[in-house]
Amino acid sequence: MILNKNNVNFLQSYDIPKEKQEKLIEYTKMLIEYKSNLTSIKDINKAFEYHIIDSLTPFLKITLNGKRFVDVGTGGGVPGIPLAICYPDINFFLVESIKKKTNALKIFKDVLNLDNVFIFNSRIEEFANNHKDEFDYGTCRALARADVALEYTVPLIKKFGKVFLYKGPAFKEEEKLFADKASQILKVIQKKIIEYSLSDKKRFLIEYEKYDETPNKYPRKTGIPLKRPLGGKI
Ligand SMILES: C[S@@+](CC[C@H](N)C(=O)[O-])C[C@H]1O[C@@H](n2cnc3c(N)ncnc32)[C@H](O)[C@@H]1O
Repeated sequence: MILNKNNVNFLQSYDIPKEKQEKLIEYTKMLIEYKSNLTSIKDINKAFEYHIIDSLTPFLKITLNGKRFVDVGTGGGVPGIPLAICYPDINFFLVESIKKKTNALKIFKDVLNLDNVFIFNSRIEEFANNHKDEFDYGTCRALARADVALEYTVPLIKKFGKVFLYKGPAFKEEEKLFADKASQILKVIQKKIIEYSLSDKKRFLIEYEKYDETPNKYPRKTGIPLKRPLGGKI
């Protein structure tokens, strides 16, 4: 086993079956070794902790009954691929604007034999024009400030569906300043904050529920959510 004790403890304490463990490790290796840079972390144990454990830990505390899950700005497939490995009955839709990253994702999907992964090379704002209200769940990790992340994700989600944002400790401040305003406009309500820890940092998964239809004008045209964020400029 190439993983250190902490990482092995994680796999064992959550009772992740052997075949899934092997896929998670294989994916981490491919992610750090891919010919073009998909992650700045090149150490397998650090990458496993930062990408795999961070993706999975909060979800091991949540029950998912829906069937369609979208990961926006997935990059090299985080958190979409680790989640797809652990939840084979849910279909994961991975959206990423950079072609060389979606090319890598296609290879990872084939090598790991993930029939429940679907890859889209597109800007989120454009993808949303054709896929409004289609998903039970949406997520976003390391992509943008919470108000921008919500504008990208909420229009894709069905009424009563959920959006999960991965955030660090700065979220409390971000929430007061920007996210509260965006959630009112986009008609989502914060339901839960799951707090967890990696070895050197505190992490949070913020769960929102969509309580009403998203107003038609969202998401706005490509680039506008970032240029004129709903929560206002800094
Ligand atoms: C910092 S990376 C994070 C990747 C991954 N979610 C993770 O946690 O490692 C953000 C990714 O979002 C993509 N991205 C940014 N804006 C986007 C947009 N409007 N539409 C689609 N992808 C976008 C970038 O190309 C990049 O790969």
